[in-house]
Amino acid sequence: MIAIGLMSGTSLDGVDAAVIETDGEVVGRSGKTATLVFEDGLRIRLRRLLDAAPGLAPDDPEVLAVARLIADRHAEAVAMLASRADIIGFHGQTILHDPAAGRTWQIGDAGLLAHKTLLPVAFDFRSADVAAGGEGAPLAPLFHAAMAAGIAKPLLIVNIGGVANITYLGADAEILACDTGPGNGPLDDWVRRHTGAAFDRDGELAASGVVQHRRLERLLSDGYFRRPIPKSLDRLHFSALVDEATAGLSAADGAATLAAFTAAAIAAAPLPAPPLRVLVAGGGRHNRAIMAALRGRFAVPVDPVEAVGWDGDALEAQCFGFLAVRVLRGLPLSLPGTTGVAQPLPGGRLVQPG
Ligand SMILES: Nc1ncnc2c1ncn2[C@@H]1O[C@H](COP(=O)(O)OP(=O)(O)OP(=O)(O)O)[C@@H](O)[C@H]1O
Ligand SMILES: CC(=O)N[C@H]1[C@@H]2OC[C@@H](O2)[C@@H](O)[C@@H]1O[C@H](C)C(=O)O
Repeated sequence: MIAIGLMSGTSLDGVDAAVIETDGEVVGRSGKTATLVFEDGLRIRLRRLLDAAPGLAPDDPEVLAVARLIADRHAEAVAMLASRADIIGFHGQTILHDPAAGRTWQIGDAGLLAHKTLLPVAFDFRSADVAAGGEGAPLAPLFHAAMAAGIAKPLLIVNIGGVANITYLGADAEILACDTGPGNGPLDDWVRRHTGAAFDRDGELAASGVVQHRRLERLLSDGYFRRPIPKSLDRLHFSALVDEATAGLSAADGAATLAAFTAAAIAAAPLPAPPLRVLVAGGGRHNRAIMAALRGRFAVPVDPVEAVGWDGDALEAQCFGFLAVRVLRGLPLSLPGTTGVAQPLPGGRLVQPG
């Protein structure tokens, strides 16, 4: 099938869209990709919803209005691809993720998107997993495993988005995964506050600062790092701790310390055996301070996923195209080793156009 995958990640920067050929098990050719940047107004409304989400009702008028806007933007991203397709995988925008309380919430009007694109839309990928006692995230591991079919194992795949997550592919076909901790989220917030920029381009500010090791130790004392895997995170989990641990630092030293925090948290995830190599996807692979810190913490090569011919900006979007086909076929989206569910579990919902 030809699937279009759509992902709007925790960075709230916009929609990544990608075309992928797959039967939900094997990944064939990858097609066009596109990125649609959210306008500031939408980003501000999303940020407000993110902060208010725990107290919001599903039919809150602002939630419904933003969900329609999100569907509009995703329909525009689909139009940018100008591609034939059989199905769309629509992740939606996570505004709340609290699996311990049985909640994960991705907003986006899937019916409206199906209506606008005239295609079946798979959506709500995480709820079934959380309802069954799983973490509901990360969901990329089965896609990573399919992509890495021909690559030597053990292999570690790292995604550094707003939150960072890993997939460990063992030599014996074992698949383990978790969110490791912060990705670019805290660094983005820091840079916005101190320089007005949306993010630290190429990690220049972080690379010009000095890591404050006592502050870093304080950040790494968060109880999340003592939890066994699988485990997953809300985008705002570290906000209060980061504010406290970085108070009074210069812009450059704060950025350096937060970049080091991201890398240290990734390296802190307990793995059954050292990987042969580490492949990095997501916007964080462009940050040279994060990449240098990662290389310092792993004794094996650490490369952007482009080293094996993948597209590190499109990988998550491609993932939701792949998962859409799995939803259609009723195949599992998660495993005991990836989200902690008791057995491999299908999920997602489908809406038809018209
Ligand atoms: N050239 C660059 N230099 C440094 N950092 C960059 C660069 N380009 C992107 N980034 C970082 O990557 C972030 C976006 O990454 P990405 O698109 O992978 O995240 P996301 O998909 O929104 O998040 P998640 O994977 O958590 O859902 C930006 O917010 C920025 O911090
Ligand atoms: C709840 C939620 O939206 N989680 C996202 C987020 O962004 C990165 C990390 O946190 C990961 O757990 C997940 O996304 C990817 C695509 C995943 O499910 O694999």
